[in-house]
Parts: sequence; structure tokens; C-alpha cells
Amino acid sequence: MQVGKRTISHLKRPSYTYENYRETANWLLAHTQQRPKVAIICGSGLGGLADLLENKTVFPYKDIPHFPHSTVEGHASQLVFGDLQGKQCVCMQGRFHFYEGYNLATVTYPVRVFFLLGVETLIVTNAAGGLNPSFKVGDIMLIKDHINMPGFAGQNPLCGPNDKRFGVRFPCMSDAYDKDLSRLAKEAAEELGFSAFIQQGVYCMLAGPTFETIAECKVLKTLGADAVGMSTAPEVVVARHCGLRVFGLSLITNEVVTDYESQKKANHEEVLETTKMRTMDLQGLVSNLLAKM
Ligand SMILES: O=P(O)(O)O[C@H]1O[C@H](CO)[C@@H](O)[C@H]1O
Ligand code: HPA
Repeated sequence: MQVGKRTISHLKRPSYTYENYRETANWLLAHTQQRPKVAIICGSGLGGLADLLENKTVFPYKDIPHFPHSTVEGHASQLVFGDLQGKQCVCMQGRFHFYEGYNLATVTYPVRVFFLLGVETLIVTNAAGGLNPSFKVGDIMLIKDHINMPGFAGQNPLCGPNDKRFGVRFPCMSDAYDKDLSRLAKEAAEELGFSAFIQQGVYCMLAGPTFETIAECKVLKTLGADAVGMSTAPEVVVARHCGLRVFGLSLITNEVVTDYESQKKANHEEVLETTKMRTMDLQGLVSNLLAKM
């Protein structure tokens, strides 16, 4: 991991002020004519989604005031503005993870900036391990709900003083994932002939960076999780706090290991390989969803 001055200041940073978010948003508004209503966060290996955009303006994260940057392979570090299906969008090519050493205020920093840019809908994507035995590698799971496991242990991005300019102290999370958007995505997938590999289910976030033990996978299954990853929940919590509509999808990049006799081992290379196989399909799905929104 790079230990440049900038990285260290982000790791240590306890929180941000409203003015920090505002400065970032104002800087972006001054540097692009685009006024996005939709933001897309690309998961590991899923940065190709930004290729969908037309009339692009690209900002490396390092040039954007207060913006963190990604340290994980499969995550470029740039914010891409552009049009998709006639809608102005902003796409994060590279997200931030708790396991990188960032606190959750940093992990979720872009989401509040999007809110201040006028974004109304957040599309989150991730690579995830399949827990549900009926899931196959390469399936796309529309996220119905999540289990924010770090939240159980006190790591919720909304811990700390509440700024009412973003949202209420105790936000509801029983409606985290927008049902209408999910229905539209299902329709979009059916039209594209994707029904054979579309699933719906519950995403469980663990802190990472270790992949799960066999016993942990067994626990997650009994908790009702269908897929497991190391992201997404904090971004969704912060998005819902400030009133953004959320649609999420997980690409099932690997089957988790639940058998002590198995020789299989989870690894990031397999994760990235699977994302390559489904890149075009994911682009088609997101594009068709945007057309319906
Ligand atoms: O959630 P995204 O960013 O898609 O990445 C997933 O893939 C990586 C592990 O291979 C972890 O970062 C996990 O969270
Ligand atoms: N576990 C956790 N995170 C992941 C996995 C997994 O199996 N696959 C991709 N991200």
C-alpha cells in the first residue's frame, strides 16, 4: 500500500466537515458542465461500466480536493462524468474499502459529494462470493437487502454527530434497496435474455480483507445471506441517510468454500477473471435499466 503523505492523512482523518463535502462538490461543478442525477459505483473489476458513458469528462481522484484514492487492483482511481441513455451520470471507477485502512467517513465520502451535486439515484455494484447453493459463478444478484456486519460491531458510517443537512439521526433502513428500481432491473434483464443468470438476494458485508473461513460461511448462510463481500453496505447507509434511491447488484465471482474436504481457495485473481466474463452483460443491464428510469 502506498504510504504517501496524502494516503496517511486520509487514513488518520477522523471525519469531514460539511464544508469539505461542499468544496469537493463545488470544485466538480466548476470543472464540468454535467449535472448528474445518477451515480454509479463500480465494484472490483467492474470499472468497464464507465465505458458506457458518452461525452465523458474524467477526473483522477488525486486531482479532486479532499477525495481519497483506491489502492486495490481492479479499481482505477477516477471519477467519470458522462451521458448514458440520455441521462447525465457520474461513475466511480474505483471505490474505497474499510480494509484499505480508511475509516467509514472516507469510504463513503463520495456519496455525500454526489448528494451535493444533485444526484438522486445511486447504483452500487460489487463482486461477491456466492453463499446460496443455487447460485452459480457468473450469476448477477439484484440486491434485495444487506447485512451490515461491521455495523453490528459499531462500525456504522453514521456514528458520530449527525449533520441534519444530510439526514435524520435515526434513518430507516428497511427500505434500503428501491423496489421499483429492482423491478425495472428485472424487466431489463428479461428483455436482454438474462433470466438464466439473474438472482435476487441478501448481500452480507464483512470488513475483509481476509476471505471467509468455512465456519464463517456456514454462519452467514444460517443468517440468511446469499452473497458475501467487503463493501457496499456503508455506501448504501450513507446514501439512504441523505435520501438517495438505491439500486444494487452483486456479480457472483466465486463460490465460497463450505466443505473441509474442498481444495478450492478464494482468491482475488478468480474474482477479477469472472468480472471479465460478465462485463458486457453488466453493461447491457445497467444501460437498459437507465433507459427505463
Ligand atoms: O466489493 P468490491 O469492491 O466489488 O470488491 C470485492 O472484491 C474484493 C475481493 O476479491 C473485495 O474488495 C470485495 O469487496
Ligand atoms: N468473500 C468476500 N468478498 C468477496 C468474495 C468472497 O468470496 N468474492 C468477491 N468479494
